[in-house]
Amino acid sequence: MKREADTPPAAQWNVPCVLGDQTLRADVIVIGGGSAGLTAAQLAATARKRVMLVERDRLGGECLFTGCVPSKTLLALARRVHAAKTSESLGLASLGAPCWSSVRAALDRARLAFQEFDSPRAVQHSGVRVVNGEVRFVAPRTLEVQCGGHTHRLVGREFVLATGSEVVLPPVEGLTEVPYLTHESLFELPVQPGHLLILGGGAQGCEMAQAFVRLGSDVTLVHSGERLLPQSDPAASRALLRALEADGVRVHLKGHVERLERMPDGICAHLRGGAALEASHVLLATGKRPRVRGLGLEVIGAKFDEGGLKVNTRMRSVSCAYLSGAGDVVGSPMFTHGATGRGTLAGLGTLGVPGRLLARLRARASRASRAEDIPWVVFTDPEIAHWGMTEHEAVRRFGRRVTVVEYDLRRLDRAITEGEGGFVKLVALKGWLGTPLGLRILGAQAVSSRAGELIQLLSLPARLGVHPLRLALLSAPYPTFGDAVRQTYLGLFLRGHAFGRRRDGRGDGRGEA
Ligand SMILES: Cc1cc2nc3c(=O)[nH]c(=O)nc-3n(C[C@H](O)[C@H](O)[C@H](O)COP(=O)(O)OP(=O)(O)OC[C@H]3O[C@@H](n4cnc5c(N)ncnc54)[C@H](O)[C@@H]3O)c2cc1C
Ligand SMILES: NC(=O)c1ccc[n+]([C@@H]2O[C@H](COP(=O)([O-])OP(=O)(O)OC[C@H]3O[C@@H](n4cnc5c(N)ncnc54)[C@H](O)[C@@H]3O)[C@@H](O)[C@H]2O)c1
Repeated sequence: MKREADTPPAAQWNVPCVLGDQTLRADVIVIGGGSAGLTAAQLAATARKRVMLVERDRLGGECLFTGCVPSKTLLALARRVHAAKTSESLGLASLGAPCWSSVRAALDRARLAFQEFDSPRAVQHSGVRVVNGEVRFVAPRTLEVQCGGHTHRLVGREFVLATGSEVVLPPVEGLTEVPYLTHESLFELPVQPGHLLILGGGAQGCEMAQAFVRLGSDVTLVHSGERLLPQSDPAASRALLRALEADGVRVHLKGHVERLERMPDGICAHLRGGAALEASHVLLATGKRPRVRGLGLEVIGAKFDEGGLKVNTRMRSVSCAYLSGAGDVVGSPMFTHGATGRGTLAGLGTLGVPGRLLARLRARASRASRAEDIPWVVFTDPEIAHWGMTEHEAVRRFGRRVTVVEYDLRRLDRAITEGEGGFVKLVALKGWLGTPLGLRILGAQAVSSRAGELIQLLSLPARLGVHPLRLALLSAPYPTFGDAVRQTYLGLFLRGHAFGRRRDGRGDGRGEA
């Protein structure tokens, strides 16, 4: 029987469109109410400016409705199911599969928890006027919005473009004739897929493969590359492949779906080489591109291309003085923390002529928003976390000056008590003549159930400009996973059984761990 708690109350994520006939004016107009736009608008409103936020759909954007929140909730549920199913050694036996309507209700409940922060009521409370509608530039400093069947004009002094990104459809014959899924429809499915075929082995494809296989679907993952997560360390890709296969995902690397065909109960994918795969559903996880088209950017002279709106390090458009960009619309890397970081920069930019404090804040925020300084995590089990350069990239750039420390988590007391493995890896520039002088961290990778928490610690010395020795000497609570960070940092300076294993960097792209 369905419990009452399974049906969360409906939430209000946008305002009704009642604009009247007049032209609306504001000091700052933010286009798009996702992570980037919300951050920029609320920051701009702290300077008592008239700030307007225009959202065509729901406040909260991709992260809340079709991205991080539902996907991480689904993974958390899948982890619990997996834990139950693999607890036989404790004398526990779990049979059957979870009920999909309860899974869906859990996703809705998770989104609802954000109402306190992202609902129009909460946002308007912070001094931002929320307008519902789809806008485009029609003249300098002028937007047109379609709202309730009418066209209105919005005039502003400054604008922040935060329209996010859109799915790239792969060139597969027959794609438009089959009912394919994207992240926009996946979490709304009325029934659980019997057999989910996923195209793409990036973050989305890998996370969803594990979530669905653990929830009881058959899952096949076809990835065009040689290894999953091509941006990560090769050893991390290998660990993830092992984990997905152990869960039962059928992974095809270097796989190419040439044609999709509609079948009576699903679809059939024809692979290059002649093989055919039948599945009930197909999910496109083949990448996204900045949403820059149809916005009238040409009208205001704002430069853009497939890579996004062209901005400088402060997120100002390089060619339109009153426009800034924030979030996925300015290009890779596309992450929520990147979007809020860039939204912060764009918001700071609207606060007026910078005094010393503001200038310093902007400089810090600008540095933290550099693409190469943004860490990322793939929330599979184990988690795959990354910051900075891989060993291969570092050796290509710095040659023999690169040193690497690897720490096998099977040595870590806490990992032993938890029955877990994985590794932590630091990529660094050697100090002068074997001394700590000049030693610099270039990158870090972690594979562990806690890798997402570890990467922040691993990357801190470099990102805060603190010498690595300081972290190596900082005690960590016992027994914690965080202690692996201290041990790995110690391995930069000491050789010994207890520390990470140090070696010269290798440029063959194999990675060790
Ligand atoms: C399945 C999935 C899982 C993810 N998981 C993670 C994760 O775990 N961690 C992480 O860091 N990142 C994750 N991401 C990426 C993350 O969701 C995005 O990087 C982030 O949400 C981008 O925020 P944004 O504000 O730039 O864009 P969006 O959130 O997309 O916001 C843009 C908004 O602009 C609106 N809009 C567009 N055009 C117009 C217009 N003309 N007029 C008015 N409004 C308009 C849209 O409706 C939308 O609400 C995930 C992505 C996916 C697909
Ligand atoms: N944990 C996270 O932070 C997280 C999770 C999910 C998504 N995201 C973000 O959302 C965005 C979209 O994620 P994504 O995984 O779809 O994109 P992605 O670009 O990260 O990965 C897509 C992968 O699909 C492969 N591919 C492309 N065409 C293919 C085809 N026809 N057949 C098979 N494989 C093909 C590509 O080689 C690529 O590696 C990214 O910006 C990502 O960073 C982040």
